Amino acid sequence: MDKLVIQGGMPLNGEVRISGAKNAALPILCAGLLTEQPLQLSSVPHLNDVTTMLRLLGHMGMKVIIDDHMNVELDASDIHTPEAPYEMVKTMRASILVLGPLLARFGRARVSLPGGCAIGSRPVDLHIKGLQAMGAEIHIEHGYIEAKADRLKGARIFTDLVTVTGTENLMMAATLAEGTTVIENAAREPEVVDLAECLIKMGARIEGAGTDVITIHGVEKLQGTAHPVVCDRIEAGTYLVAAAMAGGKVKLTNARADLLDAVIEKLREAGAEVEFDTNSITIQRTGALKAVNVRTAPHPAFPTDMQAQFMAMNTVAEGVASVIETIFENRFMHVQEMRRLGAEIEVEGHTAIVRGVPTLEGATVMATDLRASASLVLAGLVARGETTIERIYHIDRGYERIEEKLSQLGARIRRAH
Ligand SMILES: CC(=O)N[C@H]1[C@@H](OP(=O)(O)OP(=O)(O)OC[C@H]2O[C@@H](n3ccc(=O)[nH]c3=O)[C@H](O)[C@@H]2O)O[C@H](CO)[C@@H](O)[C@@H]1O
Ligand SMILES: C=C(OP(=O)(O)O)C(=O)O
Repeated sequence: MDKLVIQGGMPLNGEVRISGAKNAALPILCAGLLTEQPLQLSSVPHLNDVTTMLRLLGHMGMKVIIDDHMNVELDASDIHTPEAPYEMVKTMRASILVLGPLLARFGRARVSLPGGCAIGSRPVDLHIKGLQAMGAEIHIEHGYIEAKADRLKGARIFTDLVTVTGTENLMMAATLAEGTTVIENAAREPEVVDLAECLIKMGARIEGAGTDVITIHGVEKLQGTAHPVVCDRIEAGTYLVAAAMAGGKVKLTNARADLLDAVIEKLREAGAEVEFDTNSITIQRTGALKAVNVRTAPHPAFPTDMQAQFMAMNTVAEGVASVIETIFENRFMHVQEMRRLGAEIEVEGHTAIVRGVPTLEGATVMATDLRASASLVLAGLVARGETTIERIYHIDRGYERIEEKLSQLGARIRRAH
C-alpha cells in the first residue's frame, strides 16, 4: 500500500495549478445519463473517485472516451443496466448521484444503499423522500434502493437539512419531470451551481441555483453540450493552508477566491496575506501564525471539507482555538493521529480545543478519510524530521498528484510503496 514520506521544515514557494473540482465532476458525470447525445467535459480531475464513477457508468452501458488531458466524452445512448452495484458504491458514496438521472430518463434504477463511512452515518433519506414526492415508488430490498416511476412529476420539496448531493440528485431528476419542481432549503455550494450551469447548457430550465430555493421546469429531453468543470475550491484551500503553515509565497492558478470567502477571511485572521485576481490567488506569510476559531456550516459559511486542514494549522499557531464541526457527527478522526505528532487537542462532543505548540515532531500516522489525510500531510510539512502517512488511498480519491504539486513548491515529499 502506498505511503507518503515527508521531511518537514521547508517553506513553500512558487506556482501551482488547481485541478477541476472532484465534487463538481462527480455529479456532472452523472448528468451525462440524462441525454442520449454526447456530453463533452474538460478540466475533469484525474482522481480515483473519477475513475470509479467512470467505471460505474461504463457498467451501465455508457461509452466513455478520455484523452491524455482528461477531456472526457460521455455517450449514454445505450444504457442497458441502470444499476449501481454494492462493490462500486461502497468505495464512493457519490455513486448515489446516478439515482436521480436514471429514474428521470429510464423510469427505473437499482442503486446500492451507501453505508456509513469514517466521518459519519451519512443517510440518503432526503434523496429518497424528494424522489417519492416526485411520484417515484421506492423500496429498499436487500440493501438496494429499488426505484420506479412512469414519469416523475414536479413537486415542492423541502429538505429539513441542507444536503449537497441530495440537492444535486433532485435537481437532475427534476430536469426531465413533468411540470415544475421547487427545492427549498437547497444547498448553495459552488458545485451545485456548476452542475446547474452544465444542465442549463443541456437544455434544462433551472432558476435559483446558488440560492436556497431552486426552481426547475421539466423538459421532454436534454441535449449534449461541452462544459469545463469548475476549479476545486477545497484543493485550493488546502494549498493555501499549506503555504500559511510552512511560510513562503505561493500562487495558485485556476483558483477562484470568490468561492473561498470564509476560508480566506480565516487565513487573514491567522496572519497570512492573501491577494487574488479573477483566476488566481497568492498567499504569503512572514509574521507569526495565530490560532483561529472555526465553525463549519453549509456554504457560504466555513466548509466542513476544510475543517481538518485548519485544525492542523491551529496545532502550530500561537494561542488556543476552538474547531466546531456541525455537519458530520464523526469528523475528528485526524485528532488522534495529530496527537501522535505532538499536537495538543482536547475533544468534547462536536468541539475540539487546539492549543498551539512551538513544533510538531515527525512520526508514522495513518490516514482515515480524505480531508484527514490532507491535514496530516500539512502537519508533516511543518513537523521536525520525517513523517510517514500510511493508507493514502484516501488522498488519491480527491487530490491530483499531491506529492508532485507540493514538491514543485519546494516540499520534501515522496510516495513510497
Ligand atoms: C461528493 C460530494 O459532493 N461530497 C460533499 C457533500 O457530501 P454529501 O452530499 O454526502 O453531504 P450532505 O450535504 O448530504 O450532508 C450534510 C448532512 O446532512 C445529512 N444528510 C444528508 C442527506 C440525507 O438524505 N440525510 C441526511 O441526514 C448528512 O448525514 C450530513 O450530516 O457535501 C458535504 C458537505 O458539504 C461535503 O463534506 C462532501 O465533500
Ligand atoms: C467527504 C468528502 O467526499 P465524499 O462525499 O465523496 O465522501 C470530501 O470531499 O471531503
